[in-house]
Amino acid sequence: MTRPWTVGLTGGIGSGKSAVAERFAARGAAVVDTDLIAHALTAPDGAAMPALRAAFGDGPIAADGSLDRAAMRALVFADPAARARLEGILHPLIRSESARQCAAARTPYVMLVVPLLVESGDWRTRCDRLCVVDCPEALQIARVQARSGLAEPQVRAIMAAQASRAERLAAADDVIDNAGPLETLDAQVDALHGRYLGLARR
Ligand SMILES: CC(C)(COP(=O)(O)OP(=O)(O)OC[C@H]1O[C@@H](n2cnc3c(N)ncnc32)[C@H](O)[C@@H]1O)[C@@H](O)C(=O)NCCC(=O)NCCS
Ligand SMILES: Nc1ncnc2c1ncn2[C@@H]1O[C@H](COP(=O)(O)OP(=O)(O)OP(=O)(O)O)[C@@H](O)[C@H]1O
Repeated sequence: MTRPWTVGLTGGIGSGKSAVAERFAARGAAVVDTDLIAHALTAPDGAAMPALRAAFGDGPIAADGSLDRAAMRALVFADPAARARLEGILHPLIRSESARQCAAARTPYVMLVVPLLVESGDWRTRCDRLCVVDCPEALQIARVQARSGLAEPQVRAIMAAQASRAERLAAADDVIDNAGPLETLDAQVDALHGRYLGLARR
């Protein structure tokens, strides 16, 4: 499948990927968000639900037939084998749907948002450039807690399943610093958007 010039956007949980992606979208980039794709796959009639029910039974399935996200979160971030089983079902579906959305984009470049870009699969080979959203771990935890009410140990268990801040920064071509207020993102996104338009045209 041919694809447009693509920037991979990643960062740890709560680092600010969505906040950054919406600013690139406002400037005209197509955004393909793998978290949104994962949510659609696990909605009541989602394409992954039959396989998830077969693999996990009815325990993590909600009454409406969608994935019970809190139940699955509690299961997989306490049990690496269960997480591998979940990812084995979802990741191939996420990969094919995201490739389809990237190929369908009609913008100068695509921003492909993948929380596990550094950790898993062939994501890096699908991106021409890697942009990391970065903030200190204490801020990630505080922001996730403020958003979701998760207890700190739960947030830490999710972070333990992800690459470290240093690993992500080592892989980055570009880094967006999200340690300050949200307004500080705009000038950084402006500068990178200009650079990406130039690189995509070459
Ligand atoms: C475990 C699930 C049900 C929990 O749902 P929940 O609504 O709490 O989280 P949501 O899907 O909105 O993801 C929020 C964040 O959690 C982190 N996260 C999600 N899945 C994983 C994972 N497998 N490993 C590490 N971190 C993860 C990411 O930072 C992500 O941005 C859900 O995260 C899931 O289905 N994960 C498996 C799919 C996956 O790997 N998605 C990442 C995109 S490739
Ligand atoms: N600079 C900031 N100042 C204050 N709050 C912020 C800032 N950046 C993001 N947030 C808030 O922190 C939370 C996490 O941000 P966001 O959803 O953009 O991160 P994410 O990396 O997409 O998260 P996830 O990995 O969970 O999908 C959100 O509630 C968001 O509004």
